[in-house]
Amino acid sequence: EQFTKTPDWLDWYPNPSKPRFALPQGTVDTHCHVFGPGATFPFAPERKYTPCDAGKDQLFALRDHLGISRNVLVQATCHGADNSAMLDAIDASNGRARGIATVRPDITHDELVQLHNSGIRGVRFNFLKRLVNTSPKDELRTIAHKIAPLGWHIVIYFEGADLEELEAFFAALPTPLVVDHMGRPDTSQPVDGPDFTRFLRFTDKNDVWVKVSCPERLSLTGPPALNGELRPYQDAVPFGRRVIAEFPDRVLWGTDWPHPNLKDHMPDDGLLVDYIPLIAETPDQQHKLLVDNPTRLYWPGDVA
Ligand SMILES: O=C(O)/C=C(\C=C(/O)C(=O)O)C(=O)O
Repeated sequence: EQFTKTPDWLDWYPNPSKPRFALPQGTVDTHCHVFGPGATFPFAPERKYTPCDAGKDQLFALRDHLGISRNVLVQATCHGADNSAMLDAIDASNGRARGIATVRPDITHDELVQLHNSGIRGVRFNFLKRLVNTSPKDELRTIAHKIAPLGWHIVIYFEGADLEELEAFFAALPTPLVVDHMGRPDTSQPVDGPDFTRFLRFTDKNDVWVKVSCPERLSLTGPPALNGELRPYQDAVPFGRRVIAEFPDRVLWGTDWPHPNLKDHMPDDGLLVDYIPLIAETPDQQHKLLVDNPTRLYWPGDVA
């Protein structure tokens, strides 16, 4: 089957800059994807976008270019519950990748054990209406109770404004939770406004980890000035700084390569690395964010 990329969907940045910020040894990119290639790993019929092909070779080349040590691949909606492209990449990583899968409620325990042995450590629940048609809570609860005995967690992706409606459901789930992209705050609101305060309180009251990722999705001020001055996504900075300051032991970072569904600009992944010291301002915060926290969560056997 031939797949045609969604119109005006930008490809990933072709020649990412070499970061000025030197990532510490052991850095984990905890949020990235592989897409296709469609000829080998067809995209899901129920998908709401068709990405460009973005395979494991390009992902691992970016990993090495940026100075990253390990990846956590996250199943994206364009592949539905067919995790084969991600499993292929994990298998090829020589132990340097883990995965977060999408599964259906009828999955068996044996199938879950097989996924665990293939490097999967959690499942993803997606609530963005532009990405999925439904997220039936009874089915998600069934999945949550099936994965809890494996010690997995649940990665949740939702719009900040929807937390009020979703919070009780999240709090009742029987596993740790990892929030994608800071719960997508509205960066036009003050960082101490009611919505983000609700998010911080939710994080404080529950076993919740937060990815301080995707400023490029959240920012209204946009990428660095064309003159090369480093002013990347400055309106998203207070949100990342606040989460890191309040929860230094439960924050994670990721590139979100190949950055699906971006239409007005595509971030230079090298500058996304240079964005890190703007939100994690001390070496201790940086090491926890980039190495200690993701290693404890995804490679606990490697924690000294
Ligand atoms: O890649 C991301 O994390 C963000 C997006 C896409 C998905 O998460 C997905 O398709 O599963 C998005 O915001 O469009």
